[in-house]
This record gives sequence, C-alpha cells and structure tokens, in this order.
Amino acid sequence: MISETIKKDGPARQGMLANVMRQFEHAADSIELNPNIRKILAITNNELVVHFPVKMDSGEIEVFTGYRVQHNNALGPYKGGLRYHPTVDLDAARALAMWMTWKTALAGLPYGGAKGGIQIDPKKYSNAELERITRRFTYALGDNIGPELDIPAPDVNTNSQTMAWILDTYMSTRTPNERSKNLHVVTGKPIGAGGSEGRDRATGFGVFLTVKFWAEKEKLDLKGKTFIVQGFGNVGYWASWFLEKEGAKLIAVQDVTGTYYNKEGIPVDELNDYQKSAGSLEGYNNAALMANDKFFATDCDICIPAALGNQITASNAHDIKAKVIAEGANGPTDIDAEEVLLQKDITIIPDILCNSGGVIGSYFEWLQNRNGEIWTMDEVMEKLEKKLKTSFDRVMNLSQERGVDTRTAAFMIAIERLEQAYIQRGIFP
Ligand SMILES: NC(=O)C1=CN([C@@H]2O[C@H](COP(=O)(O)OP(=O)(O)OC[C@H]3O[C@@H](n4cnc5c(N)ncnc54)[C@H](O)[C@@H]3O)[C@@H](O)[C@H]2O)C=CC1
Ligand SMILES: O=C(O)CCC(=O)C(=O)O
Repeated sequence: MISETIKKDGPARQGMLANVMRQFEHAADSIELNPNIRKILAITNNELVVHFPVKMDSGEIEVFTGYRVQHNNALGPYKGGLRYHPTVDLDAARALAMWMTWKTALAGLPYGGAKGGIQIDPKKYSNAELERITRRFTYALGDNIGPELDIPAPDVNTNSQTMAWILDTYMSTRTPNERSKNLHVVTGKPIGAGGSEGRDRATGFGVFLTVKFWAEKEKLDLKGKTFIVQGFGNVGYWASWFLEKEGAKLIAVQDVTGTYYNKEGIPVDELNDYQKSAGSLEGYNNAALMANDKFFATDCDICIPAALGNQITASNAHDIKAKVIAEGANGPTDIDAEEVLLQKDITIIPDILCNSGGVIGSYFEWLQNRNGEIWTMDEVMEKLEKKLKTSFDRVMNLSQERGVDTRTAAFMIAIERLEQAYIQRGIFP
C-alpha cells in the first residue's frame, strides 16, 4: 500500500510519490472524502514489472526492466505515458500514474490513470537498439495494454516513433481481422500511422493557453513578458513557440547539458533548429552559459519547468522571481517549495491542469481512431482550447471560493469526480 510505504520510509524519502500522496491527502481532507473511497484511491490497482532480454548491435544480450503501473480506472481505461529514463522505477511510475488519474478526472475525460516506462538511458543506444527494446517491451506488456484497457502515450525520451513501434508490435499479436480495430492502443502516433493533427504540440499549446488564461485573469498583456523554460523537449519547445508567437520573450533555457541565457531573447525556432542538428542545446552560442543552479533565480515574469520532477525545492524556491509558475512537467515542485512559493504569492498553475493539453489531445486521437474520423488541426486546437478553458476556470473559481491554493482546488475537483462515480455506482453509499 502506497501510504504505508511512505510512512515506513519517513519524511527523509522525498520522492515524487511522497509529494503526490501529500497533495492527495491534503485535498482529500479538504473535501472530507468518503473514507472507503480514500482507501481505494490511495493505492494503485495494478503494478507490472517486466524484465526482458534484447540483442544489442554488438550481438550481446542486455536485460532491461520495464514498468507499467495502473492506478485507477473508475472513470474509464487507464491512460498515461511511457518514460525512458534512468530514474524510472516503481515509485516513480506509481506517482506519475496517480497524477494521471487526477489529470484525466480534472479534464473530464473518460479515462483513468497509468504510467510506466523503462529504466534506461536511451542516449547510450542506437536507433535500431531502441526499436528492438521498445518492441520487446511491448511483447512483455502483452495484454496488459489495449485500446479499451490501458493506452500508453509519449513522455520523457519517447516520441511518435516509439508509439509507432508499439502499435506495430501490438498489432502483430492480433488476428488479421482485429488489427484495424486496434489503432487506438497508443496515442501520440505519427499522422501517417493513425496519429492526430495537433497531438505533437498539444501539451505545449496547453501550457501556453493556461499562461494566457492566467494573464487575461490578471489583466496582463503577454507581449514583452519574459519567460524561462527548463527542458526544451516536446513540452518546453512548443510552450516556448506559442508564447513567442504571442509576443513573449524566452530569456533562459535549460536542458540536460546546461543553462543558456540571453536577456535580449533567444529565438525559439533557431534554438530548435540548432538542437535538431546538434542533438542537444550544448554549444548553442547565441546565449551565454549560466550556472545550472541559478536558473530558477533568473529575473523573469513566467517560469516553465518542463523537464523532470522535484526541480523546484526549498533550496531554490526562495530565489524565484517569476510571477507565475506554469508546470509543464509532472511534479516539478516539491511540497516544501510549494509552501515557499505560496508565501511569496507566486501563482502556480498546477501540473494536472497546466500540462493536461497532452492527454486531451490524446483523447481526441483515440476518439478519431475509434470512430474512423479524421479531424483538422483547427478542429483539434479549437476543441482543446475550449476544454482547457473550462478546467482553468473551474480551478481558479474553486480556489477563490474555498480559499485554497490552486493545486488543492484542482485535486478537489478531480477527486470529487471520482468520489461521485463510486457513490453513484452504489458501491460505497
Ligand atoms: N510529452 C507529453 O505529451 C507530456 C509530457 N509531460 C511532462 O513534461 C515533461 C517533459 O516531457 P517531454 O517534453 O515530453 O520530454 P522530452 O524527452 O521531449 O524532453 C525532456 C527535456 O528535458 C531536459 N532534461 C532532462 N533532464 C533534465 C535535467 N535534469 N535538467 C534540465 N533539463 C533536463 C532534456 O534535455 C529535454 O530537453 C515531463 O515531466 C513529462 O512527464 C506532461 C504531459 C504530457
Ligand atoms: O497523452 C497521454 O495519454 C498522457 C501523456 C502523459 O503522460 C501526461 O500527461 O503526463
């Protein structure tokens, strides 16, 4: 049981799991969540750990460890990304799966929450090896994923190509008659393989939209505002692209190789072109190198963590100067940092709201595959904006009405939706 694991290890274990559990417990207290439902939501439904062998280019065999944690499916099939990273383990997958449950519930989607991945540093492997690793992982997951059961999507170090390999491998295990009915086993696919227009940019677009809604609420103009971005991958790039288009200026960016600063502004597409040719931001010379631990202290209006969890901590939160933190990443702010930020009156657009454009885009892809439809980019973006605006307003209104912080408000809406589902089904009157 998750709660027991955390209690046993005590407060010294400040991982993402401890954070999500404390966020959950705080919101559950605030809505006086039915104690029986609380027990159910505090644990994961299923946890799968697989070890699978793969032949490397050298001919040697390596054995990899993969995870898929399915937290809850009261509202629909499990949904959530697959991460390829050395930090992926059972606790990370549990935490990220729980966040998915709250995220899909808050967005009003017919989904539950799951997450998984492989404990691997993908940079060490060739493309051909990554393809074989992904295909063997898919075999190992077997019938634990499926278009109406558990639908993976991209996350850190996975992309549309990874999803296409999973789709192809999964389909090869179906009978010929079933194959075309399984396109929606994964989302975030390339367009030609059943993907949706707009899913590539959906998360970053959603991050941008929530910043735009915040600015409108505060009666601020985004034109001329400065922003910093940690992580220049799928989420960081697209969030930057849309913000720049609105007239805001990217002045600092950090990736795994370092931190790059230019107070005159860093052109987003130029930076992306550089990254595409160089493989990372390393060596980008239209910006000065800056100490990594000074990144969050940069003088700016908007701060977008869009990399890994637990990046904003008690040790750097005091120095943050931004007026708003838009959490593109999952779990970037730990509990202690959150207290500091709230005291400093910095607005947090919480991850389960801020980055929910991704799973909303995935839902649109899944619906199109399921119904044999193809939507245009404009349709996708319009529907996404409408859904996000509804969520954003609900969170901000509840936060104001109940006098709670924005994260707690977002969790309250999500958890109440789940509570209602259990009660209406008559299991826990
Ligand atoms: N891809 C998606 O649709 C969604 C992603 N997210 C979350 O957004 C975050 C980023 O995901 P993606 O952009 O998809 O990943 P990605 O793999 O495309 O990019 C990750 C970026 O983070 C950087 N990074 C990695 N470790 C770092 C470190 N220690 N310090 C600074 N930068 C570091 C990498 O260099 C890279 O620029 C993750 O937390 C993910 O869970 C959330 C919702 C959906
Ligand atoms: O698109 C999806 O299904 C989920 C993406 C994801 O992993 C996330 O929102 O954290």
